[in-house]
Amino acid sequence: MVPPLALDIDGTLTTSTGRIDPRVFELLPAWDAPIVFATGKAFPYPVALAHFLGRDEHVIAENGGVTHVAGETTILGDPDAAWAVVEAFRERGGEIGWGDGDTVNRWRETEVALSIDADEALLREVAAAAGGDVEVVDTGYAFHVKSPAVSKGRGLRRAADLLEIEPGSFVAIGDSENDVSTFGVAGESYAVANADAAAREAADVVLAESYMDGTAGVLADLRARRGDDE
Ligand SMILES: O=C(O)COP(=O)(O)O
Ligand SMILES: [Mg+2]
Repeated sequence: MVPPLALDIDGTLTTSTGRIDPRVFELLPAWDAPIVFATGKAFPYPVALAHFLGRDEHVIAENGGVTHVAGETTILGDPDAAWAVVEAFRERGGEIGWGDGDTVNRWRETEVALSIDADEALLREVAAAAGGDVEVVDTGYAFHVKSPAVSKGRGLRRAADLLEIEPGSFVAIGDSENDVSTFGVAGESYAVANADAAAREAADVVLAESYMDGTAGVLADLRARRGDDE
């Protein structure tokens, strides 16, 4: 038997240009254990991915703010605190940075995401003034203003509970600081070669290959290890 997986999306299942790597559509539909997609993206993105892979919709979205597992949706976090910080940031001249018709935040329920080109120093200054109600997480793809009490790792514990699987039986793969908490819950964790310093530090193994090359290599090793290779 192969193990259950907790998979980050951006930087882990994508190419270096942010597209879903086509190998996702070969390798994941047939994976013979639960897969939880754990992402900083808003709820519809991992749901759509799971749906079009023909997988059960087991997802952790918004860095743990939203989980949807075994048909149960849980919403955590405080969007008002996040939006208060972002409004203060805008009053001081900061820009969210997604342009008109922002689809990044349109369906976001518990946190706010800003473009990686946003003024980071100003954002951190304004967030610090909120006195611990929010934190800023840099995924390499966006800055997320979120509740510190919410994390992908907490979401994975909840997912494991609902799926009646030991959290430690999950294998996690990720690329950035929002995956550190996942790595702490899963029994085995891998950072792809493009991962940031926090993810590299937290992972059991830092892979030599980047993006989906790294992820596909882990999946092949897991299959071989469990004797499911033939
Ligand atoms: O939404 C982001 O900023 C990054 O998404 P990810 O957690 O799937 O890498
Ligand atoms: Mg990522």
